[in-house]
Amino acid sequence: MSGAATQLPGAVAGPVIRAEGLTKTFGAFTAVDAISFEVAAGEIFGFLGANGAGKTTAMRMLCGLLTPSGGVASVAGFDVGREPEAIKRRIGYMSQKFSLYDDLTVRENIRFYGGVYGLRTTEIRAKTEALLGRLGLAHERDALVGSLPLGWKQKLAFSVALLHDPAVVFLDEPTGGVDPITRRQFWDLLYEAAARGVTVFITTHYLDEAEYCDRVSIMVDGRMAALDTPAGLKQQFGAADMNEVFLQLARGAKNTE
Ligand SMILES: Nc1ncnc2c1ncn2[C@@H]1O[C@H](COP(=O)(O)OP(=O)(O)OP(=O)(O)O)[C@@H](O)[C@H]1O
Repeated sequence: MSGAATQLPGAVAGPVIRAEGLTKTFGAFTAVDAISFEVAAGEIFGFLGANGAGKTTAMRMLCGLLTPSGGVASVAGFDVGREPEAIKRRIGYMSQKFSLYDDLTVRENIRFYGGVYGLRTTEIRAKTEALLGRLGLAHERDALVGSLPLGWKQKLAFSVALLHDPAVVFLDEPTGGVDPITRRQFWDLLYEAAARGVTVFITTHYLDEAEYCDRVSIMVDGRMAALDTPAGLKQQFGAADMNEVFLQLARGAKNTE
Protein backbone atom coordinates (compact mmCIF):
# COMPACT_ATOMS: atom_id res chain seq x y z
CA MET A 1 0.00 0.00 0.00
CA SER A 2 1.21 3.49 -0.82
CA GLY A 3 0.79 5.26 2.46
CA ALA A 4 -2.11 4.42 4.71
CA ALA A 5 0.03 5.53 7.68
CA THR A 6 -0.77 9.24 7.59
CA GLN A 7 -4.42 9.89 8.39
CA LEU A 8 -6.13 13.06 7.22
CA PRO A 9 -7.95 15.14 9.83
CA GLY A 10 -11.47 13.76 10.11
CA ALA A 11 -10.49 10.53 8.37
CA VAL A 12 -12.89 7.66 8.87
CA ALA A 13 -11.76 4.44 10.51
CA GLY A 14 -11.88 1.31 8.36
CA PRO A 15 -12.44 1.22 4.60
CA VAL A 16 -13.07 4.59 2.94
CA ILE A 17 -15.11 2.99 0.16
CA ARG A 18 -17.36 0.05 0.86
CA ALA A 19 -19.74 -1.54 -1.64
CA GLU A 20 -21.97 -4.53 -0.99
CA GLY A 21 -24.06 -5.95 -3.82
CA LEU A 22 -24.09 -2.52 -5.49
CA THR A 23 -26.37 -2.70 -8.52
CA LYS A 24 -27.73 -0.38 -11.21
CA THR A 25 -30.35 -1.35 -13.73
CA PHE A 26 -31.65 0.71 -16.65
CA GLY A 27 -35.00 -0.88 -17.50
CA ALA A 28 -34.31 -4.56 -18.10
CA PHE A 29 -30.57 -3.98 -18.56
CA THR A 30 -28.19 -4.45 -15.63
CA ALA A 31 -25.25 -2.09 -16.06
CA VAL A 32 -23.68 -2.80 -12.63
CA ASP A 33 -24.40 -6.26 -11.29
CA ALA A 34 -24.04 -6.68 -7.51
CA ILE A 35 -20.43 -5.58 -7.04
CA SER A 36 -18.84 -5.87 -3.59
CA PHE A 37 -15.46 -4.48 -2.58
CA GLU A 38 -13.65 -2.26 -0.08
CA VAL A 39 -10.95 0.37 -0.53
CA ALA A 40 -8.66 1.47 2.32
CA ALA A 41 -7.46 4.97 3.17
CA GLY A 42 -4.42 5.91 1.13
CA GLU A 43 -4.92 3.08 -1.34
CA ILE A 44 -4.58 3.57 -5.10
CA PHE A 45 -7.41 1.49 -6.50
CA GLY A 46 -7.51 0.82 -10.24
CA PHE A 47 -10.97 0.37 -11.75
CA LEU A 48 -10.62 -1.28 -15.15
CA GLY A 49 -12.96 -2.70 -17.73
CA ALA A 50 -13.68 -2.55 -21.44
CA ASN A 51 -15.96 0.18 -22.82
CA GLY A 52 -19.51 -0.50 -21.63
CA ALA A 53 -18.41 -2.73 -18.73
CA GLY A 54 -20.14 -0.45 -16.20
CA LYS A 55 -17.27 1.59 -14.75
CA THR A 56 -18.77 5.05 -15.23
CA THR A 57 -22.13 3.92 -13.87
CA ALA A 58 -20.48 2.44 -10.76
CA MET A 59 -18.33 5.52 -10.28
CA ARG A 60 -21.33 7.82 -10.62
CA MET A 61 -23.10 5.86 -7.86
CA LEU A 62 -20.04 6.13 -5.59
CA CYS A 63 -19.89 9.89 -6.19
CA GLY A 64 -23.53 10.28 -5.11
CA LEU A 65 -24.62 11.28 -8.62
CA LEU A 66 -26.75 8.23 -9.41
CA THR A 67 -29.04 6.34 -7.02
CA PRO A 68 -28.33 2.60 -6.80
CA SER A 69 -31.09 0.17 -7.83
CA GLY A 70 -29.88 -2.35 -5.27
CA GLY A 71 -27.21 -3.09 -2.68
CA VAL A 72 -25.44 -0.53 -0.52
CA ALA A 73 -22.30 1.53 -0.70
CA SER A 74 -20.64 4.10 1.50
CA VAL A 75 -17.90 6.62 0.78
CA ALA A 76 -16.05 8.36 3.64
CA GLY A 77 -18.62 6.85 6.00
CA PHE A 78 -21.70 8.21 4.17
CA ASP A 79 -24.33 6.21 2.34
CA VAL A 80 -24.37 6.87 -1.41
CA GLY A 81 -28.15 6.56 -1.68
CA ARG A 82 -29.19 8.50 1.44
CA GLU A 83 -26.35 11.00 1.96
CA PRO A 84 -25.11 12.00 -1.51
CA GLU A 85 -24.57 15.66 -0.54
CA ALA A 86 -22.25 14.73 2.35
CA ILE A 87 -20.28 12.55 -0.07
CA LYS A 88 -19.93 15.32 -2.66
CA ARG A 89 -18.26 17.54 -0.03
CA ARG A 90 -15.71 14.83 0.81
CA ILE A 91 -14.64 13.73 -2.64
CA GLY A 92 -12.63 15.22 -5.46
CA TYR A 93 -13.38 14.39 -9.07
CA MET A 94 -11.40 14.72 -12.24
CA SER A 95 -12.11 13.47 -15.73
CA GLN A 96 -10.76 14.13 -19.17
CA LYS A 97 -13.95 15.94 -20.12
CA PHE A 98 -14.74 17.92 -16.96
CA SER A 99 -11.74 20.03 -16.25
CA LEU A 100 -10.39 23.55 -15.94
CA TYR A 101 -11.49 26.66 -17.83
CA ASP A 102 -9.13 27.34 -20.74
CA ASP A 103 -10.03 31.03 -20.86
CA LEU A 104 -9.18 31.68 -17.20
CA THR A 105 -5.63 31.97 -15.87
CA VAL A 106 -4.05 29.34 -13.63
CA ARG A 107 -4.69 31.51 -10.56
CA GLU A 108 -8.27 32.33 -11.60
CA ASN A 109 -9.07 28.64 -12.04
CA ILE A 110 -7.75 27.81 -8.58
CA ARG A 111 -9.68 30.73 -7.06
CA PHE A 112 -12.87 29.69 -8.88
CA TYR A 113 -12.74 26.06 -7.75
CA GLY A 114 -11.72 27.07 -4.23
CA GLY A 115 -14.95 29.11 -4.14
CA VAL A 116 -16.98 26.19 -5.50
CA TYR A 117 -15.58 24.00 -2.73
CA GLY A 118 -16.53 26.62 -0.14
CA LEU A 119 -13.00 27.61 0.94
CA ARG A 120 -12.33 31.03 2.49
CA THR A 121 -10.38 33.63 0.48
CA THR A 122 -7.36 33.50 2.81
CA GLU A 123 -7.36 29.72 2.61
CA ILE A 124 -7.54 29.81 -1.19
CA ARG A 125 -4.64 32.27 -1.33
CA ALA A 126 -2.43 30.09 0.87
CA LYS A 127 -3.37 26.92 -0.97
CA THR A 128 -2.74 28.58 -4.35
CA GLU A 129 0.83 29.46 -3.42
CA ALA A 130 1.52 25.99 -2.00
CA LEU A 131 0.02 24.30 -5.05
CA LEU A 132 1.92 26.45 -7.57
CA GLY A 133 5.16 25.87 -5.71
CA ARG A 134 4.62 22.11 -5.55
CA LEU A 135 3.85 21.89 -9.27
CA GLY A 136 6.67 24.27 -10.26
CA LEU A 137 4.04 26.47 -11.91
CA ALA A 138 4.62 29.71 -9.97
CA HIS A 139 5.93 31.54 -13.04
CA GLU A 140 2.80 30.50 -14.98
CA ARG A 141 0.29 31.82 -12.44
CA ASP A 142 -1.07 34.46 -14.86
CA ALA A 143 -0.95 32.29 -17.98
CA LEU A 144 -4.24 31.20 -19.53
CA VAL A 145 -4.83 27.51 -18.80
CA GLY A 146 -5.60 27.05 -22.51
CA SER A 147 -1.98 27.94 -23.30
CA LEU A 148 -0.51 25.20 -21.08
CA PRO A 149 0.59 21.79 -22.41
CA LEU A 150 -1.98 19.02 -21.73
CA GLY A 151 0.28 17.32 -19.17
CA TRP A 152 0.41 20.51 -17.08
CA LYS A 153 -3.34 20.96 -17.35
CA GLN A 154 -3.84 17.43 -16.02
CA LYS A 155 -1.50 18.00 -13.07
CA LEU A 156 -3.23 21.27 -12.29
CA ALA A 157 -6.71 19.71 -12.60
CA PHE A 158 -5.68 16.94 -10.21
CA SER A 159 -4.28 19.41 -7.67
CA VAL A 160 -7.44 21.51 -7.92
CA ALA A 161 -9.56 18.38 -7.30
CA LEU A 162 -7.65 18.06 -3.99
CA LEU A 163 -8.01 21.70 -2.97
CA HIS A 164 -10.67 20.99 -0.31
CA ASP A 165 -8.70 18.05 1.19
CA PRO A 166 -11.14 15.32 0.12
CA ALA A 167 -10.91 11.82 1.60
CA VAL A 168 -11.22 10.24 -1.84
CA VAL A 169 -10.39 11.45 -5.32
CA PHE A 170 -12.15 9.83 -8.28
CA LEU A 171 -10.18 9.99 -11.52
CA ASP A 172 -11.92 9.01 -14.75
CA GLU A 173 -9.24 8.39 -17.38
CA PRO A 174 -7.21 11.36 -16.17
CA THR A 175 -4.12 10.82 -18.32
CA GLY A 176 -5.69 10.45 -21.76
CA GLY A 177 -3.69 11.79 -24.65
CA VAL A 178 -0.31 12.35 -23.01
CA ASP A 179 2.99 10.56 -23.53
CA PRO A 180 4.28 7.87 -21.12
CA ILE A 181 6.83 10.20 -19.45
CA THR A 182 4.21 12.83 -18.68
CA ARG A 183 1.88 10.09 -17.43
CA ARG A 184 4.63 8.85 -15.11
CA GLN A 185 5.02 12.38 -13.71
CA PHE A 186 1.28 12.53 -13.14
CA TRP A 187 1.53 9.28 -11.20
CA ASP A 188 4.13 10.84 -8.92
CA LEU A 189 1.39 13.26 -7.85
CA LEU A 190 -0.96 10.33 -7.20
CA TYR A 191 1.65 8.65 -5.00
CA GLU A 192 2.19 11.88 -3.06
CA ALA A 193 -1.55 12.24 -2.46
CA ALA A 194 -1.89 8.60 -1.41
CA ALA A 195 1.05 9.02 0.99
CA ARG A 196 -0.91 11.85 2.63
CA GLY A 197 -3.80 9.43 3.18
CA VAL A 198 -5.97 10.40 0.20
CA THR A 199 -7.69 7.40 -1.38
CA VAL A 200 -7.28 7.36 -5.16
CA PHE A 201 -9.93 5.62 -7.26
CA ILE A 202 -8.85 5.62 -10.90
CA THR A 203 -10.14 4.32 -14.21
CA THR A 204 -7.70 4.04 -17.07
CA HIS A 205 -7.33 2.42 -20.44
CA TYR A 206 -3.56 2.30 -20.11
CA LEU A 207 -2.65 -1.14 -18.83
CA ASP A 208 0.86 -0.03 -17.83
CA GLU A 209 -0.85 2.30 -15.35
CA ALA A 210 -2.70 -0.65 -13.84
CA GLU A 211 0.72 -1.92 -12.75
CA TYR A 212 1.20 1.21 -10.63
CA CYS A 213 -1.99 0.64 -8.59
CA ASP A 214 -2.00 -1.01 -5.15
CA ARG A 215 -4.95 -3.13 -6.25
CA VAL A 216 -6.82 -3.47 -9.52
CA SER A 217 -10.39 -4.54 -10.18
CA ILE A 218 -11.57 -5.56 -13.63
CA MET A 219 -15.24 -5.17 -14.58
CA VAL A 220 -16.74 -7.48 -17.20
CA ASP A 221 -20.43 -7.08 -18.15
CA GLY A 222 -21.28 -5.21 -14.95
CA ARG A 223 -19.60 -7.73 -12.65
CA MET A 224 -16.31 -7.45 -10.87
CA ALA A 225 -14.53 -10.32 -12.59
CA ALA A 226 -11.22 -9.93 -10.75
CA LEU A 227 -9.77 -7.98 -7.84
CA ASP A 228 -6.23 -8.26 -6.51
CA THR A 229 -2.81 -6.65 -6.54
CA PRO A 230 -1.24 -6.45 -10.02
CA ALA A 231 1.22 -9.20 -8.99
CA GLY A 232 -1.62 -11.35 -7.64
CA LEU A 233 -3.65 -10.97 -10.84
CA LYS A 234 -0.71 -11.84 -13.06
CA GLN A 235 -0.08 -14.95 -10.99
CA GLN A 236 -3.76 -15.93 -10.96
CA PHE A 237 -4.05 -15.63 -14.75
CA GLY A 238 -0.57 -16.93 -15.57
CA ALA A 239 0.03 -13.65 -17.40
CA ALA A 240 3.26 -11.77 -18.11
CA ASP A 241 1.64 -8.34 -17.73
CA MET A 242 -1.66 -6.61 -16.96
CA ASN A 243 -2.47 -6.31 -20.65
CA GLU A 244 -2.61 -10.09 -20.88
CA VAL A 245 -4.77 -10.35 -17.73
CA PHE A 246 -7.15 -7.77 -19.19
CA LEU A 247 -7.38 -9.51 -22.56
CA GLN A 248 -8.09 -12.88 -20.98
CA LEU A 249 -10.99 -11.41 -19.00
CA ALA A 250 -12.37 -9.04 -21.61
CA ARG A 251 -12.39 -11.70 -24.35
CA GLY A 252 -15.51 -13.32 -22.88
CA ALA A 253 -17.44 -10.05 -22.44
CA LYS A 254 -20.86 -9.50 -24.03
CA ASN A 255 -21.56 -5.83 -23.34
CA THR A 256 -18.49 -4.24 -24.91
CA GLU A 257 -19.40 -1.16 -26.94
N1 LIG B 1 -28.67 6.16 -18.57
C1 LIG B 1 -28.53 4.98 -19.17
N2 LIG B 1 -29.59 4.36 -19.73
C2 LIG B 1 -29.45 3.15 -20.33
N3 LIG B 1 -28.28 2.47 -20.42
C3 LIG B 1 -27.20 3.04 -19.90
C4 LIG B 1 -27.25 4.32 -19.24
N4 LIG B 1 -26.00 4.63 -18.79
C5 LIG B 1 -25.21 3.59 -19.16
N5 LIG B 1 -25.92 2.66 -19.82
C6 LIG B 1 -25.41 1.39 -20.36
O1 LIG B 1 -24.77 0.71 -19.29
C7 LIG B 1 -23.60 0.02 -19.77
C8 LIG B 1 -22.41 0.46 -18.95
O2 LIG B 1 -22.07 1.80 -19.29
P1 LIG B 1 -20.87 2.59 -18.58
O3 LIG B 1 -20.83 3.96 -19.20
O4 LIG B 1 -21.02 2.51 -17.12
O5 LIG B 1 -19.62 1.74 -19.04
P2 LIG B 1 -18.08 2.08 -18.93
O6 LIG B 1 -17.43 0.84 -18.44
O7 LIG B 1 -17.90 3.31 -18.13
O8 LIG B 1 -17.65 2.36 -20.41
P3 LIG B 1 -16.69 3.54 -20.99
O9 LIG B 1 -15.30 3.08 -20.74
O10 LIG B 1 -17.05 3.55 -22.45
O11 LIG B 1 -17.08 4.81 -20.30
C9 LIG B 1 -23.49 0.37 -21.24
O12 LIG B 1 -24.03 -0.72 -22.00
C10 LIG B 1 -24.32 1.60 -21.40
O13 LIG B 1 -24.89 1.68 -22.70
